[in-house]
Amino acid sequence: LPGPTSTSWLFGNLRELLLSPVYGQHEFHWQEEYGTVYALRGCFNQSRLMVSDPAALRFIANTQAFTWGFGQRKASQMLFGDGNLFLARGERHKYLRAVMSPWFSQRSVRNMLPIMKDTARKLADSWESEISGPVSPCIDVSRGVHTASLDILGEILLETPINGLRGESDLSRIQRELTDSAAILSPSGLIAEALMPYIPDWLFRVAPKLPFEALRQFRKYWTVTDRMASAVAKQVHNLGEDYKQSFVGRLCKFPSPWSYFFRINNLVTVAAGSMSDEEVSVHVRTMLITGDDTTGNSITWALYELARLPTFQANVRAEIRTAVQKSGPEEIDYEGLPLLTALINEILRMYPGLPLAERIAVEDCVLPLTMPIITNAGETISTLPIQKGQFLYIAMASYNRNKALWGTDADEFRPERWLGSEPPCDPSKTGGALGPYATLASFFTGPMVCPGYRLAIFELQVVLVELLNKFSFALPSGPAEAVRPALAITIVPKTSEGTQRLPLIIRGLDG
Ligand code: HEM
Repeated sequence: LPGPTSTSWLFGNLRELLLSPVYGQHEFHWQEEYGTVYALRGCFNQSRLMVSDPAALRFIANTQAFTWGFGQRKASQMLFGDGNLFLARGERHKYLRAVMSPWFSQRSVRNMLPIMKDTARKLADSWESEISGPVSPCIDVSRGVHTASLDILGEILLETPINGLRGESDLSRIQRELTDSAAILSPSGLIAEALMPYIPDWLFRVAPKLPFEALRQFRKYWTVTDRMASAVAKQVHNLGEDYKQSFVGRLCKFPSPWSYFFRINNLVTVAAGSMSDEEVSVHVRTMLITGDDTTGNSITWALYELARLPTFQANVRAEIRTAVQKSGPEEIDYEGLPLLTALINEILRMYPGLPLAERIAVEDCVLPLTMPIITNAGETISTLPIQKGQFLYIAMASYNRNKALWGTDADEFRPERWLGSEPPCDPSKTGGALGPYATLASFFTGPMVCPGYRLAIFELQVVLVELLNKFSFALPSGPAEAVRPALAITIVPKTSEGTQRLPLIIRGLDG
């Protein structure tokens, strides 16, 4: 297959792919030059593929022929624990999803409105007091947005106020420290990731419990989340039928997935015991970490783009204010705000919460292709044989910028593309819709599709309505405060000195 020349035996193309100052500065050009499946080199000259072809992505999502890459698997083991959703496969995965999915339904997500609104108002209050002093109204919005996002997620999962915005939360502080350090990508990290397959799984399983200073953050995080999750688990037995509305309640009252797994496979018949406190903590940690940074960064980038496009910002605010006048601030129809929806869709397209995911083929298979590729030998192929052990990247950010699908202006942030009567990416070009929302790859697709996508979109809607109604946002003029999108598992704003921040000038509005 064609692909970029490797610049080093040690790092292959990974420094350009993963460590470039501006995320995608090589990747998006490579897609244009080499197509939607091309070859890359990893560390030690390992063969890797980049895949953004719609039919290939659907195939990867819907077969058992692929599993998570070693790096992602072992990181999820350390962060969340044994038996987490990302490590589950087959029937066990299906069972866990079935237990959790009603909690992620449209109806259940709507019930989260009071917590989302209340937290967004607390964030607005904290910004109001920050900008009311004599000092500059330029503040790092990314920090406050992330704290608010974790306050929301923590409270809806654990039914306990987290109070990170008041600076009173161990969870908030420790999760920030942990995710910030886990997200640092460096040349030595690339080599460590390449060596992962040779480190036994059991070591990752026991690592958080080992008395090493470097693992202190993991231990602290596990201690805090274990304590919080088991406190909630003890109360759910008093909930009666209301346990179905509670995330922890659902986990506690349904039989453990292990017992289900054995029963359906007729291997052993075991009594259907409910999940242990330890299992509940694993699932709580999974949701807290996967849901926080992804959604928090989407809100942060929305504020950045609004600040960059002042006329669009004024139009979205006018749309919100008209809706508030019509129905009152407590009864807003969030689906009836086309400009806000266009903004959110364009954010999810240009700044997907997980731009790249890793997979390894666990058996030989053949990838179907929507867009044929020309091999180095000049042959046009519309299927691609894959060998067991092949490493590949699911290139979601590349898919969202494919000019053949989204138009020649796909690299431009242009919310207006969502306002026409036709969708900007015609599903007939991709062989059917990819993903659960707006033909975007951002939440992936198939059985491992993001379960939190409705929650994330609703949180974006509620928080942005509250903030836009209260403040205007502008970019500061100094070059030190200009930001660029950088990869840190998700896509984060970084300033010229490399810190993760989004400084914006915020001004309070009347009424
Ligand atoms: C804008 C926000 C979000 C984006 C862009 C996003 C994106 C994704 C993507 C691309 C995947 C697939 C990963 C893979 O298979 O390699 C995924 C999976 C997942 N997401 Fe999200 N996510 C978001 C918000 C959330 C929220 C709010 C939650 C939970 C509260 C959540 C929980 C999960 C979980 C548990 C999985 C694993 C699903 C499984 O393996 O069955 N996500 N997400």
